[in-house]
Amino acid sequence: MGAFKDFVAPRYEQKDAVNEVSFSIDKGEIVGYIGPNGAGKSTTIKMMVGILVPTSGTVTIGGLVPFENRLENSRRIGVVFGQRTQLWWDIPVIETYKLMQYIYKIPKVRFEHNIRQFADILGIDEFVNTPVRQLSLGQRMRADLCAALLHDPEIIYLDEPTIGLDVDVKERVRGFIKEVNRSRETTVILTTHDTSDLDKLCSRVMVIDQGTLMYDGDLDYLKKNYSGHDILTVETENELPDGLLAGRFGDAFTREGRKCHVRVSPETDSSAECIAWFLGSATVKDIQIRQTEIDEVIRNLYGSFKETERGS
Ligand SMILES: Nc1ncnc2c1ncn2[C@@H]1O[C@H](COP(=O)(O)OP(=O)(O)OP(=O)(O)O)[C@@H](O)[C@H]1O
Repeated sequence: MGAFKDFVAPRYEQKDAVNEVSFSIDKGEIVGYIGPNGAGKSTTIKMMVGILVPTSGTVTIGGLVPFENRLENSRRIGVVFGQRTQLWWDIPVIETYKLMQYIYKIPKVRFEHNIRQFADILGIDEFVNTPVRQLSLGQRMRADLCAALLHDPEIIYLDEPTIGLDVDVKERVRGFIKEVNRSRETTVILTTHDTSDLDKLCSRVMVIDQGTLMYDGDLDYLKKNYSGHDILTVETENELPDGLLAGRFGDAFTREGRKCHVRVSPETDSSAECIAWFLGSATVKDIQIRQTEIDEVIRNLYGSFKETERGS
C-alpha cells in the first residue's frame, strides 16, 4: 500500500546534502576526506566526478566543470567506489582491461607497462584470467584499482577503497596508492572510515559533518589539537604511596601495585616533566607512553563540533 501511495502521490522533501563546502587541492596531494555516515562525502565526490550537478556554486577540476565536460573530465580521472565495481561481471579481469584500453585509446606500450607495474604491486597476476564474479572482495578491489589507473589519470577518487579488506590486502592497497602518488604525482582524494588509512597515507584531511566542511588542514595539527591526552605508564621498583602521587598528579592517576598510569593533559602538564618527577622520586624500571589513537582524535573532533553547534 505504501509503495502504491508513493507511486501515485509521492511526497518530496528538500535536503541539502552539502552546503558551504569550499576547498582547492594541488597537484600531487593525497587528501583524506572524512566524516560520519551521511555527512556528504560521496555527494562531494560525485559532484567532482560529474555524476551530480550542484544546485548552486561551482566545481572546477583542472580548469574543467565536470558535469559540462564529462568526457574530457573522465579521461583525466580514475574512480573507485569501494562498494561497487566498474569491472564487467561475467568476463575475466584482463578482458575488462583490454576493453578499457580500447575505450581510453591507451597506446599498447603504455598499457602493457602499466599492467606489468600494477600487477606487480597489487599481486593480481594469479586472478587476472578469472571472471570477476568469482573474485573475493580483496581481489576485486585490487583489480578495480588497477582498472582505474590504466589510462594514467591525473586524479583518482577513492571512495572507501579499503572497506571490508583484510589487514594484508589493506596494506597492499595503501602501498599501491602511495607508490602511484609518489612515482606519477597522481592527486588522490580518499574517503574512508578507517583512520589508519589517514595515518598511513594523508598529510592533509578535510572533515565534513552534516554537509558542511568543519576542518581542512594538517593531520598532525588535528592530532595535536584534538588529541585530549597521553597515557604515561611507569613501573617503579617499590610501590609509591597514593598520597605522594596525588600530591603531584591530583586525580589524574591510577595505580596497580608498582605500576602507575598517569593521564597527561598537554595544556597543564608534559610527559617529559612527569617522567623527570618519577625519576627523581623512585627507582624506575619501565616507562611507556601511549599517544591518543587517531580514532579517539576523530571522535573528539566530531564531539566538539556537536558541542559548538549546541553552544551557538
Ligand atoms: N540519491 C539521493 N537522494 C536523496 N538523498 C540522498 C541521495 N544520496 C545521498 N543522499 C543524502 O545526502 C546526504 C549525504 O549523503 P552521502 O552519501 O554524501 O554521505 P556520506 O558522507 O558519503 O555517507 P557514508 O559515510 O555513509 O557513505 C545523506 O543525508 C543522504 O541521505
